[in-house]
Amino acid sequence: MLFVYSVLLSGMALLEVRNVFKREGETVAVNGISFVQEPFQKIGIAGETGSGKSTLLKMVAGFVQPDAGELFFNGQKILGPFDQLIPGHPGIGYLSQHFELRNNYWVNDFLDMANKLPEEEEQRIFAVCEIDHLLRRRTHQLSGGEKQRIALARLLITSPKLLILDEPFSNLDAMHKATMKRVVEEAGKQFGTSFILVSHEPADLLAWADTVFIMQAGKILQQGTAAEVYEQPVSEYAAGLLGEYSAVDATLFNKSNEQSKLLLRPQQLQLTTKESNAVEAVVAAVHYRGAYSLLELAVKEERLYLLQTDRSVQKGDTVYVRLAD
Ligand SMILES: Nc1ncnc2c1ncn2[C@@H]1O[C@H](COP(=O)(O)OP(=O)(O)OP(=O)(O)O)[C@@H](O)[C@H]1O
Repeated sequence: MLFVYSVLLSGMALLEVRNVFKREGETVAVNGISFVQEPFQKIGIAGETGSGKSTLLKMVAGFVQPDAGELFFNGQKILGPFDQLIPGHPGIGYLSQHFELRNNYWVNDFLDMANKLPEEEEQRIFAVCEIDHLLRRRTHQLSGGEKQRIALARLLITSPKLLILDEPFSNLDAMHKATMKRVVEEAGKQFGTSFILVSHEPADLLAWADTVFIMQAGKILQQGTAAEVYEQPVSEYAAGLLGEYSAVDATLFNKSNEQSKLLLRPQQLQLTTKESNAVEAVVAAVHYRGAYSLLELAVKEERLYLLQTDRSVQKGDTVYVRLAD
């Protein structure tokens, strides 16, 4: 804990990435990325497949050698696999989307091999990861979600200050996903861990991250708080990664905008009565989403999406829509 305070007092970033590049085959996988992560900051990364997320994270974890640029962890240079015999950094845990547990081990033994902590601390990690009941199983006798929590526990017992989770929730059903999210949340609170997390699921990032990065073609296209990036996307690509949106001609709502297109989230539109500023639309589809429905409205060639909890609106209805207050 003393160490954490001294880092805070010195104002030193936890992680500093300075203009890193990496070519993979014919592709420039990472094309000049810089950012700083402060202690305890939670960074969430979204980006289309092939945008360079995993390559960036592997460089941060010390598993991929950058072609150019430098990375620093607590002010010290992160060594790549060409610089040292055993790749990786002791302060950084990396849970790959393709992690594998060694087959046929007792879970207990598998975890003990990595453990450097007193018994009590180890038990606390098992409790946080909700794996107490799995310790006397073998590693091949586990579901995908259970394996993931054991892989996470194995990382946590090495006491990393930064945990990198590359799509930790993919391939998990809703229940296992909720458990894994709880575990990540608790690990952050109890062990003061900082995180970088990649997800293709907007809700996983928006509810959790302090800062969201949108990656495109090896670069960070946009970064900001979840609300900034969600509500003010810089392009249709950025908008599409974080959820539904309407891209409509600015003139439709009499907006004199420099951009010809307005990018609007479903919450930024609302139904109204026939009034001077309202736009007439026809309900093209009602997409049932459980707690609410997503209305798809047609206005000439444009499509508008908005949320409704009221079930009375039907496909084919004529409605009036305006920008929400
Ligand atoms: N070992 C490799 N050899 C050749 N090309 C690679 C290699 N690793 C990555 N690439 C290429 O580099 C680019 C970035 O890949 P990367 O895995 O970093 O993307 P990503 O954003 O993590 O994608 P995904 O969401 O699918 O995991 C892609 O075009 C990929 O095909």
